[in-house]
Amino acid sequence: MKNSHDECITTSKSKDVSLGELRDRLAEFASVRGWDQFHSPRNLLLALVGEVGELSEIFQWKGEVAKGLPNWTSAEKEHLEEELSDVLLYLVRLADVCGLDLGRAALTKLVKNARKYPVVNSSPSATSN
Ligand SMILES: Nc1ccn([C@H]2C[C@H](O)[C@@H](COP(=O)(O)OP(=O)(O)OP(=O)(O)O)O2)c(=O)n1
Repeated sequence: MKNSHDECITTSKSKDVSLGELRDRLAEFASVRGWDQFHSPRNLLLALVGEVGELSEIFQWKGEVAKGLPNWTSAEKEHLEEELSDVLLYLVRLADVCGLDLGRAALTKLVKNARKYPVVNSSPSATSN
């Protein structure tokens, strides 16, 4: 039987999911199970690394994979979605228990990246002097 959260997930398919929503739902998920005690920064980091390993296994031995995964079955794509989600969820939770605003931090880092790697004009006219 679906609970109210399942219903919410079903009905909110078309809207973008925010990091804040994931953070709050993860906090509730842990709280109602009495798992806050286990969600220490170090434990969450180790869980995150474990999930990155599971994600890597999907691509292991496959050779290069075409963008859009044209030859993958729907079951393989679903498996990939699940492992990507586990990585994201542990990352969001880790940032939260560290007291950090991950979305804000990521935007700030994007700005820093843009300063570090400025756009260079690579058109032929710009390089022909
Ligand atoms: N102490 C825990 C255990 C699980 N989870 C959540 C976060 C992940 O999204 C997912 C991970 O669950 P599993 O450890 O069961 O890992 P998998 O879903 O990858 O299962 P399996 O390793 O059997 O493939 O559950 C969590 O928040 N805190």
